[in-house]
Amino acid sequence: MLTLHSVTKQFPHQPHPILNRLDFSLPQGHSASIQGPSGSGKSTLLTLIAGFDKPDSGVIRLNELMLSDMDEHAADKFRRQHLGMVFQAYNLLDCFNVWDNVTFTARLKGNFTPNYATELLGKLGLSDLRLRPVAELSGGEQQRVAIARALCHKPTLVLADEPTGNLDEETAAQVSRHLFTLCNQTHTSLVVVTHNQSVAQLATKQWQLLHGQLVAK
Ligand SMILES: Nc1ncnc2c1ncn2[C@@H]1O[C@H](COP(=O)(O)OP(=O)(O)OP(=O)(O)O)[C@@H](O)[C@H]1O
Repeated sequence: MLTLHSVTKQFPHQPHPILNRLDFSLPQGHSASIQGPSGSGKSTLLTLIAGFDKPDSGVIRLNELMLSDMDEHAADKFRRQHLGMVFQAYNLLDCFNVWDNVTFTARLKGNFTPNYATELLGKLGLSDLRLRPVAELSGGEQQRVAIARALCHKPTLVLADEPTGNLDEETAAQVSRHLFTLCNQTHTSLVVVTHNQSVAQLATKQWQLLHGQLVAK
């Protein structure tokens, strides 16, 4: 279970906290979509859950792990072991091929299973591309590589920030179906920030970030 309790975050020179005593919980294996106006704090929320920054107050925990209390070293270890991330800008290693990108984190974590990586590539329709440098792939193909990479080390939780933001509507639908289906099949929790209503409605529960709090849609 991912739990946020009374999480508050205010940036310097801003009149109000961007997140204001925010509460949220997500049972293991469920998915949540988060929508909201530009600048409402959606990416900030993911940044706090990922442990890249800390809330001013409040508690963030994933099962027994108290994320809001972690120092940088512990947060880094948490990300490697428990977290998969899919961002709009892919963050793939351009000069490496698909296979090396997908298996990189699993190798770092020391739980690399070639059969699982091969299975993921198959499910994402990437088997024939496994030895191609990612820089040669289309946007939709690169985003499927990013999904395979996020899942290959068998994380507990996947965070996706505008995972289909720069894809056309048809490719966005295909990529988001892959993301939700694979997380569902592997009992991985998923939080997706998106402006795309078709993507948002694939989630178990839809939320809106308004005035620093999450409101169920
Ligand atoms: N490190 C930071 N320092 C100061 N202000 C920040 C910082 N990060 C974000 N902000 C501010 O916090 C607000 C929320 O930003 P955030 O990126 O979380 O919004 P968002 O809902 O993801 O927006 P969008 O939908 O446009 O991506 C913005 O006003 C932004 O300028």
